[in-house]
Amino acid sequence: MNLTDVKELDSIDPFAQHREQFQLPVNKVYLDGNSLGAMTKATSARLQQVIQQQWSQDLISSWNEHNWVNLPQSVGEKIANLVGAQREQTICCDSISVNLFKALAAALTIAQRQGSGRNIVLSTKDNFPTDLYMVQGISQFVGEHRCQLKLVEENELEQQVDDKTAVVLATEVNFRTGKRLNAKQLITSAHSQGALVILDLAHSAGAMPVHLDDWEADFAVGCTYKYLNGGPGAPAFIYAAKRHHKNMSQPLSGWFGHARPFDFTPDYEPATGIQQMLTGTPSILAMAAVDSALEAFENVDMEKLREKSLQLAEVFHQLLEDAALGSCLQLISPQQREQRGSQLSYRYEHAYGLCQALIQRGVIADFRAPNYIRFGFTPLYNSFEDIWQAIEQLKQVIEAKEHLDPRWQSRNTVT
Ligand SMILES: Cc1ncc(COP(=O)(O)O)c(C=O)c1O
Ligand SMILES: Nc1c(O)cccc1C(=O)C[C@H](N)C(=O)O
Repeated sequence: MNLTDVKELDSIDPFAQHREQFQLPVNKVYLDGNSLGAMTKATSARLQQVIQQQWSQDLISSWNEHNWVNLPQSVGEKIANLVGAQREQTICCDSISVNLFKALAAALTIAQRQGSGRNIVLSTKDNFPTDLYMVQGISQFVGEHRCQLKLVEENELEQQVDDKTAVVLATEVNFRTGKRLNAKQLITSAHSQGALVILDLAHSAGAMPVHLDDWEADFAVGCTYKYLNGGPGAPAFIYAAKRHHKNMSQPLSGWFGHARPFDFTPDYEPATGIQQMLTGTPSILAMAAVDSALEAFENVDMEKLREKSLQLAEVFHQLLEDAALGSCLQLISPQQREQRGSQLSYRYEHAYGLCQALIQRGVIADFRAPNYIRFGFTPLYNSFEDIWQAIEQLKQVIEAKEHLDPRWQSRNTVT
């Protein structure tokens, strides 16, 4: 495969025009949208408008006039379209961690009300740590007789569900390896054993089709700062299947989740639907940024977007093999395309140095301990030529041994 072939792929890319909607960093190849998505031009303009007009001039009246008060719902519905959820089940708020607390509490309450005596939250050792930390926090708070974390290997998750399992907590795409689990199969199997399922869609939403309703997921959470491009620390989302709305409750019972928040009554009465998952005042600037970033998904066919994401990864790996680098960088993402998320991860002794040297050359990937380098592909704005450029720089780094520079011998960055 040569540069002409790669350019040919760009010329027939159905999403080539979408790249124009993003304000991408100058002279950089950005392959880190799996950590922080790029900014859309519309977001920059929208934030200016919210700051200069709505906040500066309209101030308090904006809660009604500009519908600030309903942004969690309206943004939630836009996200719902991307994760296969019918209306009134998805809401935008807080962080994944906080939403996990609410989803876990709601699911455990449902299990408890069924009187099944189930107390196990089953998850995987390699899950993103915050997911596990949140279970540990709840467990300490309510006691192990109500909530006990059990960790198993990723490939054993389905088989380990039993009559003590209250909740299966699974992340669809593993943040380290990019391995995608079969969510539908997991949910069907967990349900047949009487367990509920919470899905973490951090690395799925906006990168691939998700079918929460069809899969019969119970609860789901996800962030908007990766493939949805909502910005650093952008609010997350939470999904609760409608069939649970009557039986669920969550203890972060702030006034935004009240049935009538502006009645200011002393007793908490939860709203009837997904709104009860809200807690406090939404951050309007952050909400507005997500709202406008989601415009880039209008009329996007998620199946086609997924196909491009898989193609980007395939071209990347093919070029890496063509450059005879496949033996030094060992692919730890699955070989089979349908088992992958939208990233490729490689194990490499000098992964940190390689990542830093690439960053020096304008290719932005990231490092995950102990020795993985991750390349994230965002099909809305990455081109095939991006992939070509990244591999060209990678070859040059290795040839010139830049990754062995003493500066990178010890890790000195946070992310
Ligand atoms: C799978 C997964 N879950 C959760 C998080 C973090 O969640 P929060 O929004 O609470 O920072 C991340 C990344 O930061 C993640 O990759
Ligand atoms: N959420 C992040 C942050 O606040 C700072 C730096 C990185 C992140 C991330 O999203 C990391 C990411 N979840 C990962 O897959 O490793």
